[in-house]
Order: sequence, then C-alpha cells, then structure tokens
Amino acid sequence: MSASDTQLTAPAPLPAATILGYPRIGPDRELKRAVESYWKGAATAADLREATASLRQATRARLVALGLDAASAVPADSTLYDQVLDVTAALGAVPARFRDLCDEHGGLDLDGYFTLARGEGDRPALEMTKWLDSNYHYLVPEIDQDTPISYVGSAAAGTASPADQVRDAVAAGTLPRPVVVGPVTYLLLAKPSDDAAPGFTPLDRLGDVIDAYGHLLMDLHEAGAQWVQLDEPALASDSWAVGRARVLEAVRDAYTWLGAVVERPRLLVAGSYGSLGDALPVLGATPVDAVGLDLVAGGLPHDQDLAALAGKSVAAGVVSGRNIWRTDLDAALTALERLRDALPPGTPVTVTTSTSLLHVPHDVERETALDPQVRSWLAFADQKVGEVQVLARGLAQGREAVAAELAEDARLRAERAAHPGVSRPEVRQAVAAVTEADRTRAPYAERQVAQQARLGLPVLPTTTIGSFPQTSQIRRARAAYRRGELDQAAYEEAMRAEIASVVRLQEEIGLDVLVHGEAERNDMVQYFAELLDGFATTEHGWVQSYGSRCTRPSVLWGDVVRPAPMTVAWSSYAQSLTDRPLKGMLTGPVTIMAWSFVRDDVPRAQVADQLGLALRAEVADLEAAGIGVVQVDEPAIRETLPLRRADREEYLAWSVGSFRLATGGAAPATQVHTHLCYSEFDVVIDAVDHLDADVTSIEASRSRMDILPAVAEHGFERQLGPGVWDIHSPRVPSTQECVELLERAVAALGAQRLWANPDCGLKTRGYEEVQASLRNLVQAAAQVRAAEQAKDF
Ligand SMILES: Nc1nc2c(c(=O)[nH]1)N[C@@H](CNc1ccc(C(=O)N[C@@H](CCC(=O)N[C@@H](CCC(=O)N[C@@H](CCC(=O)O)C(=O)O)C(=O)O)C(=O)O)cc1)CN2
Ligand code: MET
Ligand SMILES: [Zn+2]
Repeated sequence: MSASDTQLTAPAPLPAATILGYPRIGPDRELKRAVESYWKGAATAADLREATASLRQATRARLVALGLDAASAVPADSTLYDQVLDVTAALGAVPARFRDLCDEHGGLDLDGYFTLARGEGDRPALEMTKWLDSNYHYLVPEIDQDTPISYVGSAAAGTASPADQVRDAVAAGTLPRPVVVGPVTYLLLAKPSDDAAPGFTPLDRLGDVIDAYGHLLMDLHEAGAQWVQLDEPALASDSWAVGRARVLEAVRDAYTWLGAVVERPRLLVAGSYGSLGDALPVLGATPVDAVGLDLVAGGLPHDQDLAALAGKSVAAGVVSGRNIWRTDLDAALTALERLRDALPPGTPVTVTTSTSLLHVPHDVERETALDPQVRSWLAFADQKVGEVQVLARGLAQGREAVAAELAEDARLRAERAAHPGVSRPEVRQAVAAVTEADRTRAPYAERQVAQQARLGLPVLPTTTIGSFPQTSQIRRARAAYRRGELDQAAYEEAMRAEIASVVRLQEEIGLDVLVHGEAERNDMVQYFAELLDGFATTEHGWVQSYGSRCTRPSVLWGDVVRPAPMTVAWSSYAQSLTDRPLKGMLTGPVTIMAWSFVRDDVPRAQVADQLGLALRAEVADLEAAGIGVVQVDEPAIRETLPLRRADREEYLAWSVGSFRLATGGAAPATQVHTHLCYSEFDVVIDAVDHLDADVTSIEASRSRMDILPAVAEHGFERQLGPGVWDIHSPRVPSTQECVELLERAVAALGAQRLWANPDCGLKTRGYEEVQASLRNLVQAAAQVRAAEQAKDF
C-alpha cells in the first residue's frame, strides 16, 4: 500500500482491536545497545538510524503477525529517548541554553537531541521526572513567554519524527497509527523556565502549541496516516497547579481547533492512567473522532457523559498496560458490554489497552526459567495483544465465540487462587497481629541522645546514598556467575574484594558514615525479590526506566516470606573492615511494590505490611550483627501517590504504616535513615515526617535547595541530608559549589540537623567522577563545619 492509495480510499474506522502503545526498547534491548554504542562512538549516526529503523520494522511485523490490523491498529510510537522530548524537538521548543544547537528552522540534529536528554559540559540536561504514577521518567519541557514554538517536524533531523515513521512504515506495507503526547498534557508536564515572567505558566502558550500541532496533523495526513492518537494522560490528575477549570478550558480550545483542521487524520484522544472525569463531556463536545477510556484505573464513566459521545468512536482500555496479570476476560467483557449499552446505539467500540504497553516486558513465552504455573497466569505485551483481539471478538460475536478462551481463563484463575504460595496462613496471621506499637519507636529526642552517644558524629556528617559505581567488571562477574562460568565462591569473593575497595576509598576520602556500595545487587528491588518467597524474577523482562536505562520488575505473586537474612553477611563484612559506622542498606516496602508487578488479588495494604514484616526481621538481624545505622530507601513513595487528591489519604496511611512497621522495631540507639529522590519533596513532606526516620536524604541540588524553606516552615524536626551533588550528570561539582549549597541549607535549617551527601546513589557514575566529587563534598562539609564552629566561640 502506498501513501497515495490510502488517500484515495475513504478513511477506515478505528479497527476493532488495538493497543495504545508497545515497548520501544526491543525484545533484546536493541534500542539500548544501539544508542549506547552511538554515545560511546562505537557506532555512527547512520548505524544508529539503521538499527532503529530495523527495530521499528521488526516491531510492526511482530504486531501484524500477532493479529493486529495492518491499517491503523499498529501504533507508531518509537522514540530514541523519550516521547515528551520528541514533542519538544518537533515544536522546536528548545530552552535557551541549547538554542545554539538548533538549525535556522529550530530543528535539532541527532546530537542536539541527545544533548537535551543528557546534558553536556556545563549545560545541564533537561530535568527528569516520573511519568504520571509510573517508574518511567520523561524529560521536562522548559517553557517561557519567549520559547520558540512552531512545527519543525521532520526538520528535526535523524530522530524519526512521527510523520517519518509513518512514511517508512507505509513504504514497507503497514499503515501505522502515529502516537504523540497531546498538547494539553505536553504543557501540563512542562515547567516554567528560569527566564519565565512572574505568574507565567506553560499553559499560557497553548495557542502556539495548538498551531504547531495543526501543522503536525497536516504533515501526518500528507504522510498517509488515517488515524493519529494524541495521548492526554495528564487529564487523569486533578492536582495541576493551574486548577481544573483552566485544564478543561485548554482541552476545549485545543480539540475544537485541532478538530477544525481540514486536512488531518482522524483524531483519537486517549485518556489513560485514570479516568477522564469531567474532561470526557468536554471532549465529547469537540469534533474529535474517537475518545480512549482507561477502564482499568478509572471506572465506567457516567451514563450522561457517555451519551454525549454520539457520532464518535470509543476505544475502551480494558487490558491493563500497567501490570502483567492475564486479563480477567469475563470481567472485561462485562465492562465492554455495559459500556456499549450506555453509549448511543451504533457507537463503534474498539478494544484496547488502558495505557501504552511501555510499562510491561515483551513476551512471557521467553521466560522459560519461570515456574510454568506462575508463567501461565501472566500476560506481557505480546500476550495482551492477543487479549484485546479475543475481547473484540467476544464483544462483536457474543460470548459463545470466545467460550474456549473464557473457560481457560477461568480455570487458570481458579488454579492461581488455590496455589498454596498465594495465601500462607502464618503470614496472614502475622500481619493481622500487628499493633500500632509495632509501628512506633521511642520518642525522637530519646533516640537522638542514644545515637549521638553511640556514633559520636560531627556537625554536618558526610555520607553517601548507598551504591558505588556498578562497573562493567562487576556486571561481567555477575553475568558469568549467572551463566555458571563463575562458581558461587568465586563470585562472592569478587564482590567482597569490591566492597573492601569501596570501604578503603571512603575511609581515605574521609566520609563519616560509610556504605558497602551495593556491588552485589543487580538492582535495588530485584535483589530483594530474588531472596524473598512470593516473588518471581524474569530473565528477559526488561522495561524502559529512562532513555537507555532499563529494569526487570519482579512479579510479586504470593505471600511474602523472608527465608533467610538478605544483606547481613555483606554489611557485616564491610563493617568488619572499618571502625567508622557502616550503614546497612535496605529497600523499603513501598518502593519494592512500586518497582515490581504487584499481585492484584489482595489489597496493597496487605502486601505492604507483609514486606514491612520481612524487612523488620532484616533490620533486627542487622542490629544483632552490630550494625548501628540502617537506611531504608523509599524513593518511590511520591511516585505512587494517587493522581486524584481524594485517593491520597488512604494511600499515605498504608504506605507510611508499612515503612514504620519495617523500622519500628529498631532500638533507640540504632539510627534509621531513609532516602527519597525524583520526589517533589514538598508534596509529600507531611508523609515523610510521619515516616519518623532519624535522617532523611533527598534530592535537592538541581533545585538549589529551593524546598528547604518549606521544610523549615513545615516544622520537620529531624535530620535532613539535602543532596549537594547532582549525580544524574557526569559533572564534578566544585568544592565551592557544594559549600554554597550547604550554606543555603544551613541558612534555612541551621547546621545542627544537616548532613552532607549526594542526591542519590552512585551506581550509574564512573569512579573518576565519584572520587573527585566526594573529595570536594567532604572538603566542603569541613569548611562549612569549621565556619559554624567558629561562630560558636
Ligand atoms: N527498579 C529500579 N527503578 C528505579 C531505579 C532503580 O535503581 N531500580 N532508580 C531510579 C532511576 N532508574 C534507573 C533504572 C535503571 C538503572 C540501570 O542502571 N539499569 C541498568 C541495568 C541494571 C541491571 O539490572 N543490571 C543487571 C544486569 C546487567 C546487564 O545488562 N547485564 C548484561 C551482561 C553484563 C555485561 O557484560 O556488562 C546482560 O544481561 O546482557 C546486573 O547488574 O546484574 C541498565 O539499564 O543498564 C538505573 C536507574 C528510579 N527507578
Ligand atoms: N541505596 C540506593 C542507591 O544508592 C538508593 C537509590 S534511590 C533510586 O543506589
Ligand atoms: Zn535515589
């Protein structure tokens, strides 16, 4: 099929089954390998273009082979780094510090594009923040009154624009449906640049953005696209600073205008990550052609809102894009039937996913090491592509047409419920026996005295957040161990050698509280999942976290039991090498849940407390082994905060409660730390206060300590380690920079309860930067400490 053929025929309706998006990383992390070799200089731009074009081709072929309609059911949603950055590039909305990288039309070439993503020299990258309530990170647009905004599209050379993706695909025989972040979400996810006028909000630029999207639609039309999907997940949140009324007005304006573009593909506006709520009737009154509903995270909309969708199609997201459980086919069909009954008669319903499948791995069939029974309960992206088609058939032809699939699903569901690991009476009883006292430590004042007597730390103590560089040597050793080429004793010896060198380095640099460096951990969550009962881990289940970085989320399918201590041998080995306090390092219950695929058959509060109890036992074992400082990381506590305010209180109650359960057994003289990052700390400050940790380290260097006055105002009274080194960038901060940040922190909070530390762990950094930066950090702390002590005399 060529582009001109498709323009001659009438536009086809939205196919009966589709997905909102597909993993972009490739089944064997082809994208990661291609971009990382380009960054290293081992591949040329042409190599990269060829590798990504062939990945896109393979993806389309796979989706067609799995049964999706070659006309408009296959999404074109590939990106070299991030879909929000792609819009920034397509609009030429480049922050001032990068503008010299643009050509005369505002287009970025390949290197310019990556420079926005990764920074360069003294040019910091765009900020990374969590996408909705997920562990995917997008690059935050920076917009002000003067930001250039116009459609540069394909002029953004080298970074296959949506229209280029369509052209490539059409030439190869598929007509995909381009997927682009919608204009309202784009601006809601943006932040005002440093040059923004007082009172400016990115949404003030909606007119320009709509105009640019109008040109984007025309370009897509010209490329032959019959449908385009504009994603508007931001509408699921009611917490944007501009207020809901302004958001709804933006939706009305954007889609009234875009609907009026004459030469455009049909428009599918997809809500996801929750319900559209009152944005649904607003969209219903615009000339868009189809609306996507997330029926997994959101419920069925009100009848009167559905009645207002006359003349449109509806894409019903009944297959979760967020988890890996098989869809309950019976329940999904019921939801689809009720939806169809509530819609104006004859409204076409397309069966789809609740979000893009970017959050789930490719194919569960490849997980041959997984317990076959557990595997049979799971659906990764490719299996979900099958599910939307089964459901579409069931909806169109009636349940009899899919009777075999319904019966098989019911059988597997019953088998899962009956599995002995799914419900372990001793675990349920232990959770039921938890009391408020278990979640409560001695008063902070008493703890503080006991800890100071034990640890004898100076003012402004220095520490790190836990991990040291995960060198390729460490990863190679682990890969060899996994393949059986290195035996357990040799692997453990290699890790101990690494730990010894990390301890020596910290002593030499002069840090006050040391860490063992986490060399033995493949990931801060997967490591624990591999040691706890109730989890399964995958071999190939990679999911993009940001850019080229991936994780393999574990599957939490059963009741959680800790068969044996998980970290004690490593931590006590490290402690045996030094007289300085060594910090034990655990990942907290909320973060273990957030970064795993969590069972959907019991309330999350139950799972959190099971994890809390397992970690509580680990804390006790660390204490018994003589470890006096224990850090329990909760970087995800902000990320999974519900998007709707009304749901937050309940979430915070169980999440904070599970952390307190994990740490509540610690003796007064044991110093409990916690760590948060990517966090917009101010939003959760009250909850963090309730965690009742003795010391909290947070990310603060990029925002130059801006949040500390809010911390002071809140009355947060325990110790705080605001990061003074942005570890997301390879830049080495100078001593002077660290001094300035520490002085700002001292001015806001006083020196007595401050720590000096980096923003986050050092696993993605190299040793050269780490050594230089830590020396500067320790030196800066010494200077500020001396200045404070001089004041006292
Ligand atoms: N789960 C999770 N979410 C998180 C974070 C986190 O640490 N964990 N941190 C924040 C930022 N996100 C991040 C996510 C991933 C990585 C990261 O570094 N990922 C690594 C993989 C880490 C890993 O699983 N490593 C394994 C497997 C490594 C690997 O790829 N091995 C090679 C072979 C090894 C070699 O020869 O080099 C292979 O299997 O092919 C190990 O060390 O054992 C990567 O993409 O490269 C960093 C930050 C927020 N969310
Ligand atoms: N202890 C962990 C580390 O240093 C905390 C990371 S938070 C994403 O890597
Ligand atoms: Zn962190």
